[in-house]
Amino acid sequence: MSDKPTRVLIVEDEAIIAMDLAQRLESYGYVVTGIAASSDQAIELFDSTGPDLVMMDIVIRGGMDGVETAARLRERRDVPVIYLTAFSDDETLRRARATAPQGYLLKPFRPDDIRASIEVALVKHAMDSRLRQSEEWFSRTLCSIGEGVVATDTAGRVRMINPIAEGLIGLSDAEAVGQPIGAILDLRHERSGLPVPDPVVGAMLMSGLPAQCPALLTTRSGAVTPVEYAAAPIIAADGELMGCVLVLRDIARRREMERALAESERRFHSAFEYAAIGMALVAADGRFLQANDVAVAMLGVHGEVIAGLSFLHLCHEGDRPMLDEYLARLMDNSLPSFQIELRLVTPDSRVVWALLSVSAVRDDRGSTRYYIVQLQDVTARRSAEEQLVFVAYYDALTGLSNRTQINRQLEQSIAFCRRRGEQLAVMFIDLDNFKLVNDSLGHNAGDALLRDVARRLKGAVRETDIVGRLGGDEFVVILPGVEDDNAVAGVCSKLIAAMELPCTFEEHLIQTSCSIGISRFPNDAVTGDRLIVAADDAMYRAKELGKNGFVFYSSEWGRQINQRMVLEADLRRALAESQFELHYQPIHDADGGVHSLEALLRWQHPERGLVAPDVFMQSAERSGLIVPIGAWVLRTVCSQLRVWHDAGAVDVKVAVNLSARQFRDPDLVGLVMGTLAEFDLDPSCLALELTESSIMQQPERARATLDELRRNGLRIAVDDFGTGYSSLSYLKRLPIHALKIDRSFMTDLPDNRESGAIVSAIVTMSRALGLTVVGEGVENSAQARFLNDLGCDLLQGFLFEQPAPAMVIESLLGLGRRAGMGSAVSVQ
Ligand SMILES: Nc1nc2c(ncn2[C@@H]2O[C@H](COP(=O)(O)O[C@H]3[C@@H](O)[C@H](n4cnc5c(=O)[nH]c(N)nc54)O[C@@H]3COP(=O)(O)O)[C@@H](O)[C@H]2O)c(=O)[nH]1
Repeated sequence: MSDKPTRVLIVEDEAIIAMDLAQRLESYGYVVTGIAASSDQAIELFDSTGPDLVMMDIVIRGGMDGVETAARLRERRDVPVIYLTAFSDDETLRRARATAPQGYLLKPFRPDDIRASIEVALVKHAMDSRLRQSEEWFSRTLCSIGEGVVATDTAGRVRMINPIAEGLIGLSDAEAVGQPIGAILDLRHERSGLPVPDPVVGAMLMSGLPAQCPALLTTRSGAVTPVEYAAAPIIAADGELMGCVLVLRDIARRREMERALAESERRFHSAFEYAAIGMALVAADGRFLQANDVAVAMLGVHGEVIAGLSFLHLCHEGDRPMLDEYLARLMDNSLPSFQIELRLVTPDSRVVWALLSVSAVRDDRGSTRYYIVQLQDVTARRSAEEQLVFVAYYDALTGLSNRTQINRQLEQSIAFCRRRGEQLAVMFIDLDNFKLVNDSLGHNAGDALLRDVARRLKGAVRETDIVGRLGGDEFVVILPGVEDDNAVAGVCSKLIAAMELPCTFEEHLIQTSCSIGISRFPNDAVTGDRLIVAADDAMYRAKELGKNGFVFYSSEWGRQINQRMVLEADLRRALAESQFELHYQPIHDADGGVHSLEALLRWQHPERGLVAPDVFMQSAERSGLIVPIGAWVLRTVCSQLRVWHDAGAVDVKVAVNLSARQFRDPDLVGLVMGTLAEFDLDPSCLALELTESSIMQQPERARATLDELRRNGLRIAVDDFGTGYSSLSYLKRLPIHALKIDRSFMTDLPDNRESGAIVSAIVTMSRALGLTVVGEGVENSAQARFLNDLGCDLLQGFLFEQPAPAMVIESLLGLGRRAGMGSAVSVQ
């Protein structure tokens, strides 16, 4: 309470009463701010003097009575009003009561009543004010709550309802207040749709804390909102039940989020379960939590079993460090996810190559809760890649390193030995009788032998030694870090012994042997290709020395290797710079007439002069240059034939030599027929000479090629006959026309009885087989007579002519005269 005196405005139209009242008030210590006799004056003085209390006569002058004037004043400012009245009708009193005055003072005033009325009015006004403020605060609080609140009395009638509840229920406060709660609230169970029991009744009986119950609330407009409701009794300080408060929470948004979450989980579940790739949830410690069917099938386990497995334990031990490192980086957040390829070993011991994508699902603190693992079986692709690598670097027949891989491994071994100051040996191994096996027992037998040889070679050397196949029947063994030649010789002896054991193929026992050439790093060469060339050279020496043995490369041969390489380079240049030329040697019939010519290759070397084929043919053959050189020979012969034919010598026939390499060329028939066609020549004017060994290298294929050539009208002669291992009975099955007896048999004819007997047998059997037989290398008339007497069809040799250029042969044989000027020689 303030110490200041209370300021009172008196509104009284009877001046004496007003003055008396003022006097009394001041005697009690109050301050009278003014005396108004009319309503207007009351308002004016109220505004100008600001009293704390108004004593208002009900009947006053002016447009308004005291009740109405008091109402106006309280609209301007809330002050306590005490009505002054001598009497009043019921209606006036009712109106006065409606303005909630703080007191009535009946005229005539009793002095004690005046003071008591004023003090009571002031206290009551202060209490009313506080109550109003408290109600205002309470109401504001309820309005500020984000949930709907409905309060009822003990009979369940609505006493108040906050705006949120108004919105939820669809009724204003005015509409709701006073109604039974059951009439305005339609709450139903979410699932069943049945009405929930009256929450207010429940709350009245409740003793514990109210529970949040979900329900569906239907508003007046029919809209349905999911809510959570809780009801609690309102209990007064004295423990008396005052009513109930019902709280309604709108959970539509939460339900929407729950629905979205459920949908997202459903989608994840679908994507997880029906994904075309393996999916698994793996705990942070590596245990499988869940896996889809694809993952289960990929790992070859049953769905229930997988839960007991550790993903980490399935990882191949060789790939485990990589996986651990990636997982650690995922854990420490330095990687958001990772993708790697690794091997998994399934419980049934299969190795599966998997493309693995892993991402971590973390909790609120950032710790890994589990991993989402995607697994794709890439075993097929990996094995295809491995297959490609295998094809590129390994020999399909034996599984050994191929030439490319040997070269790589050899270079690596050389680098290794160079660093360690060690020696290395390269062994070039060639089987001694492989062609015979292939030709007599077929390719399957040959393949079986090669596989067996590969196995034996591997078995005879150390794990660290390298075994490879260069092609055909050529193998290489590399011995890194070998001590000395004795050690190498020991290994060679082991290899040779290993080869001596027979190999079984079907019902056949195949006996084989090998020749080995050895080169050493760093003594013989320091690069891989030089070491192989040197070992190859040494292997040739081993063959020359009788096969089934080994020979160390000698640095003395280095010069020869160099010469060979220089020769190959020179041959290439010779071809490019047209240094080759052809000489022709006639072949005569029994009457001495020229039957045909043999074309013989010569090399007009810029420094060395005319070089015979024996000097370069082996190099040309070995380097493959013989193929383009042979094509040049064929073309030159055909071109020359065209010239002679055009000059009138239309019967001239020429024989061309074919090397083994040319004969193996799959384009041979096409090349021959194309060249003949290019020069418009009949195939009958060309004969092809082949050695026995060329044919016997691949007899079946040779037969097919010869058949085709013969069908096309070409004549075929077997050259150097008698030096190879073919039998006449075998040759009988080949589509050939002629045999040329090797000139080595001519040397000591007719005196040497053995040679004579051989030549005689060849001539006799050839005639019996219907083959033309040619004696070559005839140097004297005794030899010619001997052959003629035996019935040899054709003769060739220095006795008649040396090979000579086309121009010389033309004039020698009078080809020009025959063509244009008459002929002295018959060329058929
Ligand atoms: N693939 C090809 N091989 C060819 C070609 N040209 C020749 N050759 C082969 O080279 C070898 C050597 O041939 P060449 O030095 O020309 O010797 C031939 C004759 O000069 C020689 N000959 C002929 N008569 C006699 C004689 O009375 N005595 C004697 N000592 N030598 C003589 O014989 C060779 C012809 O032999 P052949 O071919 O077996 O009929 C040789 O093997 C040629 O085949 C070619 O273009 N391509």
